[in-house]
Amino acid sequence: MSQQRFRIGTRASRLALWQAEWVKSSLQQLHPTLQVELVKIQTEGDRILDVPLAKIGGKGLFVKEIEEALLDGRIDLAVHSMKDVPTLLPPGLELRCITERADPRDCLVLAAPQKNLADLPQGARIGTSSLRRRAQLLHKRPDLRISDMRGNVDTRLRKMREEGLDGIVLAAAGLKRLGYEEHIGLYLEPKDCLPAIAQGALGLECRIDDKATHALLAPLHHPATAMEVTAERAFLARLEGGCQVPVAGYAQLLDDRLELTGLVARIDGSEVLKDSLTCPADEAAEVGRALADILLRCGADQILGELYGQAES
Ligand SMILES: NCc1[nH]cc(CCC(=O)O)c1CC(=O)O
Repeated sequence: MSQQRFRIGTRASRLALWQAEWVKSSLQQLHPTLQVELVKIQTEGDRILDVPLAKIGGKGLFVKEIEEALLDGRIDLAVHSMKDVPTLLPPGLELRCITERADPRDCLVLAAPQKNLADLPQGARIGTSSLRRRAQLLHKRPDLRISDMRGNVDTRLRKMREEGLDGIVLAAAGLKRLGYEEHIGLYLEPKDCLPAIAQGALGLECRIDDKATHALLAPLHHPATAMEVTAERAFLARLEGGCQVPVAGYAQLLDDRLELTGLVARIDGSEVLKDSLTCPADEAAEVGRALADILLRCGADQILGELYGQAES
């Protein structure tokens, strides 16, 4: 390992590269003699840009090709936004390390900044391709006109200007990483817009049998974030949801207790099912499944059944 270069696979978007560079420099600080190289990999989600995410279907749009490179031995490590990683990994790979979560909130970039969601102009046009964001915004503000918005962060900011939208929804973590914090016109607190599963955390994926890589990564693992993300992903897995369903979840470790809030919504915002559970920190996966079961019994089964039915037709 000391002679050979350590290869990190990443998507080529500016945000993905920032994240991979961050992991690279963290590893080099921890292991000064380590030679690290970034390998850019295009994923299906990067290739197909003219179709709304919700219509492409399939899970792992932003990770599959990178996982194949790991399995082939072309790279030693994959850096992902955790929220893009499906709940089921291919055999032979593991998410060895979850980094400390950055700001988990969604936010609005606005043509004219506002103090509250309620202050947006009547009928304001807002861009997002996320069903989760669409549903929650429409639930609070049924008058909003939501338009589809694909592409990386820079593309979306440009489209917002070009199309004269009143605003777009983006993850605060991504905007801050790219140095766009001053573009944030309004933070959406989790009580108003529950974040995507694992939003703000990075997942470092490697081969299960690659002990040398495990040792290199160990110091980057953030156990508190990992427990939160475990609860959120167990919730998502029980609902069989990917990033294309209006499902949200946010867990917080407070002292030694984990509080998980989960949500399933109708895309038009007409119905939002939301509940919370707390548990001891070592029961993260159980609480995620339990919360999903509660929502399924309260009608989430109906909402998701209709959605999955549509997706297949
Ligand atoms: N779906 C793309 C994506 N994946 C992760 C982030 C933000 C960074 C993060 O959540 O860690 C974004 C952009 C966005 O949703 O605005």
